[in-house]
Amino acid sequence: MINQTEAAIQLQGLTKRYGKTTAVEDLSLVIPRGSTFGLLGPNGAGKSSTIKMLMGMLSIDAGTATVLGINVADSPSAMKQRVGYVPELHHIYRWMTVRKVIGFVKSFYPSWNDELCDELLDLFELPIDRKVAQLSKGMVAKLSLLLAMSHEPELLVLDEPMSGLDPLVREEFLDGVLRTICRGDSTVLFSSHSIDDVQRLADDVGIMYHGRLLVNRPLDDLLGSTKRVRAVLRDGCLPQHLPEGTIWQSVQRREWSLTVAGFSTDVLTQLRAENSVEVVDVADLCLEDLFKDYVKGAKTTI
Ligand SMILES: Nc1ncnc2c1ncn2[C@@H]1O[C@H](COP(=O)(O)OP(=O)(O)OP(=O)(O)O)[C@@H](O)[C@H]1O
Repeated sequence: MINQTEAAIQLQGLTKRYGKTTAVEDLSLVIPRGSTFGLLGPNGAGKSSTIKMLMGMLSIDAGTATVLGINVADSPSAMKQRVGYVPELHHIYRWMTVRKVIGFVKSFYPSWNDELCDELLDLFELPIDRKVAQLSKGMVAKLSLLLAMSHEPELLVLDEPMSGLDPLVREEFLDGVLRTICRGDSTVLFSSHSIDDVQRLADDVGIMYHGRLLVNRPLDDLLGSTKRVRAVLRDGCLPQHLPEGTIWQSVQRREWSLTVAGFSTDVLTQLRAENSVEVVDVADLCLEDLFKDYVKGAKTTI
């Protein structure tokens, strides 16, 4: 029995260490059912380690991962029946034909939907009688998505699935993912280096850096409430107190730029009260700039 009110993913204090490297540190996150969550982060941020832990493929050093109400450490196979997973590297039996692979994977899932599988085969134009070893990288990625989607999982997890794909294949791949999103009752978690993909697909965005989750907000909310303020420092000195929510700042000669999360007019009031500061303008940021500012800001504090 599915409990629609429970979160699709609930991570509590999740931690992963590889020797002296802490790949994921005390990460807590709730992803509600029916939402699409885009996880951004620079190389080595800990995205894949997080995804592998919640997929039961990597041991957890501290904390818990609950997926579809199942504690992953207790019952990974019960969880996997209900989840579709597209890993960064696609492990598909290379000696089998596409038809054989589909038949093989189908046998593990009572919920397999033949009609959907055929639709995806058409959409992706996959050569059914060709061996996996003879498929292009893009074809393998699309086959991996087809296998993950055809059992109509309650949760679809994609780990940088589109890296290295050409723009046309990316488009086809995205169309496939959008089919799951459009069903409305499925949850999608995907990690990506593509700001465009996140902007296009995600309801909620997480930004990871150095194993920590810096942000976890609805995309519209994040874009609407984070502003870049440009100001002139009349005497070249920074005010003693930065506005609350400042995530990044830069000073070049007398020009001062700062990016403020949770911006309100109080920030301007505070800055204007400083005799030495003249605010020049306040501007919106695109997701790419916002992502860079969060990471650059975290680099200077971590
Ligand atoms: N098997 C491993 N052994 C040792 N260290 C590892 C291992 N896997 C990952 N790491 C380290 O853990 C950290 C997080 O890596 P992870 O692959 O989770 O990041 P990522 O955000 O997915 O990176 P990318 O975007 O480059 O794929 C990095 O410092 C990485 O070097």
